[in-house]
Amino acid sequence: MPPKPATDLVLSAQDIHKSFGAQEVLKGITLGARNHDVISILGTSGSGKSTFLRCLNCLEIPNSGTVAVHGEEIVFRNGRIGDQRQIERLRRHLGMVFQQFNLWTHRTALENVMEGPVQVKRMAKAEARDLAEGLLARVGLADRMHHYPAMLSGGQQQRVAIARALAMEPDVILFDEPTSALDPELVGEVLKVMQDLAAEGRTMIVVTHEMAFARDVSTEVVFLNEGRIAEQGPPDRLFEHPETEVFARFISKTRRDIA
Ligand SMILES: Nc1ncnc2c1ncn2[C@@H]1O[C@H](COP(=O)(O)OP(=O)(O)OP(=O)(O)O)[C@@H](O)[C@H]1O
Repeated sequence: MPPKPATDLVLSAQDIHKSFGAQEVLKGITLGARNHDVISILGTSGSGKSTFLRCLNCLEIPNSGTVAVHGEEIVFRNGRIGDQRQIERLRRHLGMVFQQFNLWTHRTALENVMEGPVQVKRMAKAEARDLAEGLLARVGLADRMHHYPAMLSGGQQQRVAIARALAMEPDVILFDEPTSALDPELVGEVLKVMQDLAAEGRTMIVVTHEMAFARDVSTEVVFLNEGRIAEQGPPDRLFEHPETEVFARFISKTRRDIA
């Protein structure tokens, strides 16, 4: 795939390295997202997918490399950043949806979605309520707004989490295995919401094991192997013509998912 012009990128990572103790988990990852890109990150267990995603919003601080959002660069050296305020600015542009939903358990669905706009953006409560009601309706939860997370299924909780991310109007939404914690029968409802977001032109980076989503919804697939990008490109090409043995094996193992 030809490199994307730097000026087109909303979010980019350059040569990201990350170690935990003596274990080097990311060995130089470079990736850029343009507006409307839907990038699926695939890889075997332990290949560094979640770590990379968490580096993008500084939930993990890379040992070295650069992350840039809308042209503002954060340079990491020896696992540090020069200016901590850059992290806050970076996160204003990014939404995150976690595997385990991470909702506030003592707040209703509506309150979970209102929290960010009110606390971070200082939005008036009435306005935040309107926004949250609209977003919850959009993810199919108009009748569950006043439920607490414990009263919702996993799929419903994850849809609340997606509405909560959307409420901050992020430029890019990062999804970290959003369906991995769900019972199989609940996966579809979350994937459907993500598919709708992609169709709306949202920019998304998705760590996933859902091969059908990667193949049918993504604009780009990245395959990580042992902390490096082993393959990258449009899904049709990658799935039809894998270039590396390791990706070919990975696809054949998971082929039943996309049959
Ligand atoms: N906070 C941490 N401290 C120590 N090691 C970690 C930490 N986070 C991740 N690792 C290690 O880094 C490696 C990569 O983990 P990561 O979660 O990024 O992999 P992954 O590709 O997302 O895997 P999976 O598909 O199983 O979730 C693993 O060996 C993991 O044990």
